[in-house]
Amino acid sequence: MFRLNRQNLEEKLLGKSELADFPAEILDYPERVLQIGEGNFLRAFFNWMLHEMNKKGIFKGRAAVIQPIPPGKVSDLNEQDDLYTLLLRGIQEGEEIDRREIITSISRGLESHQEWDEVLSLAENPDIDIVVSNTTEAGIAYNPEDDLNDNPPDSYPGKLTAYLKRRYDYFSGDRDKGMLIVPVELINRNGDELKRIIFKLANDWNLSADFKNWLEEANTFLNTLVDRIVPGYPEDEAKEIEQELGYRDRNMTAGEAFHLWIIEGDEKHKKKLPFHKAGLNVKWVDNMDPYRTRKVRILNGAHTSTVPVAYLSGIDLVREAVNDEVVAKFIEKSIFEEIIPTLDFDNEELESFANKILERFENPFIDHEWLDISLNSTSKFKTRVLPSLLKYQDKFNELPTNLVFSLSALIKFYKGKRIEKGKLIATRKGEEYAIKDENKSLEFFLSIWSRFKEGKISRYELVQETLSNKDFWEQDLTAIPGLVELTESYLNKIEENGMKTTLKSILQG
Ligand SMILES: NC(=O)c1ccc[n+]([C@@H]2O[C@H](COP(=O)([O-])OP(=O)(O)OC[C@H]3O[C@@H](n4cnc5c(N)ncnc54)[C@H](O)[C@@H]3O)[C@@H](O)[C@H]2O)c1
Ligand SMILES: O=P(O)(O)OC[C@@H](O)[C@@H](O)[C@H](O)[C@H](O)CO
Repeated sequence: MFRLNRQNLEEKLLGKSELADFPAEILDYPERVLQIGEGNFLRAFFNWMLHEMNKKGIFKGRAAVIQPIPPGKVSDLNEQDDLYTLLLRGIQEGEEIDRREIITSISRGLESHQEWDEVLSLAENPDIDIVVSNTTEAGIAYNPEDDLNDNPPDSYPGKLTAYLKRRYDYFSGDRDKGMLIVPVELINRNGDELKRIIFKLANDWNLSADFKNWLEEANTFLNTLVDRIVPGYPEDEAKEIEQELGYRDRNMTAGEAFHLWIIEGDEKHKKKLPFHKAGLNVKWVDNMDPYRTRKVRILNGAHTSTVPVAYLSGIDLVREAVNDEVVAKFIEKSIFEEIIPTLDFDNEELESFANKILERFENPFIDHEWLDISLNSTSKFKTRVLPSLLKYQDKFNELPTNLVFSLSALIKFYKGKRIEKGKLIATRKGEEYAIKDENKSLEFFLSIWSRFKEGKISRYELVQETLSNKDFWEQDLTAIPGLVELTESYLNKIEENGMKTTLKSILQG
């Protein structure tokens, strides 16, 4: 079986297969986008959108993709001339969708640590005037150690500041040579935050007032929100899929058919990125905040609050959880009775939005692993679940039992016994699983559970220490009336009777 690459595509697939039903010229469109991040999500979302536009002769441009940190996927991508197969699967309006296509919108991949000069030289290309990034929530962060002359600066904002400085120098501060900067990282008002850090670095690095004016006047940072579930490489089915495709593809990526991109921008920006002309579900809005709150609290909130509950109930996949009577009830009660009542939105709209999310969770074609979603669960709990818990308590003067149960389950999920290769190792029914989170979170849980096992602290103190950890929650949660007691009582039951049995009894009230 041959490997997917440009030669094989042109000789064996182009125009002969539904996988490559597009004109040859799109393989040579010029570079128009600097893309920071080579991850699964961007390849299943933005690169697919570029490909869709190019097929229709709309955008006529490709993305040069930069891998921000090692290790990464750029070398695998380059081995296939940056071609890969995208599998989009799901049920939409009752119809089964199972689309497979070779995506052609990446021109090349560059590894920023080995090819920094080459990355910077892209700033001299007048055709490249758009930046799109996804560096995870950890990527848009200020690093005071960064320096303009680092090879490369460590952080993503550091890299982009150096890039913009090169562009400013090369075009002598020409106000027409600014960039449209479109981050998709799932942090609140991602564009504003990226811009704030870039200005901070420009100050740290003593860059000129004229450069800062150019940054402000010639460049635009947009705030955006993305939505598509992308589990990535379909590990368990890869062999079978390759047989069906007829070629090998190490970079194939699976995602759901549903997609939505909310961008805070105006007509000028919409014209520059005319997704709508290709029929893509991109909404240009004046204010993205309500859309973000709704998505993060309901979809991501349901994911994050269910991770420890479902996983420790012996369930590995999202769709298995929504098909399990008990866990499904937990998800529904959390969403409809505890999250939605805290949101200031039209109730009917919220319920219809939530029902669609439950349908997406049920997607029979997507293997979305709870363990993958569990990555960085402590910070995700703070941003995605805790606001609903606190708002509920504030509004109704009582605690939301399902969300509190999920907090107890989270503490149980982190009951690890050792840290190995940066992961906390815990056990589920005698089998080990690895918890991935920031080191400080892993160390914290290892320490409290070790002290508990040694009899140095009680379970009550363990919960108290967790809830008062301001590093996790940015506040002392022991101040919430009754929270320590309820969390501890659920944790006791989980430890005594197991997750599923406890969940059943809690749901029965
Ligand atoms: N996969 C999904 O379903 C999905 C859906 C919507 C949003 N997202 C968001 O996209 C992010 C990435 O998901 P993915 O599936 O593409 O993951 P991935 O592991 O395939 O890619 C992660 C990318 O982020 C970069 N990165 C990681 N840490 C970084 C850091 N500290 N600084 C700079 N770059 C860094 C990596 O180099 C890589 O390019 C997630 O964190 C999530 O917030 C994912
Ligand atoms: O990707 P993460 O790790 O930020 O969060 C896990 C999931 O909640 C997330 O990927 C959702 O599936 C996604 O946000 C849907 O758009």
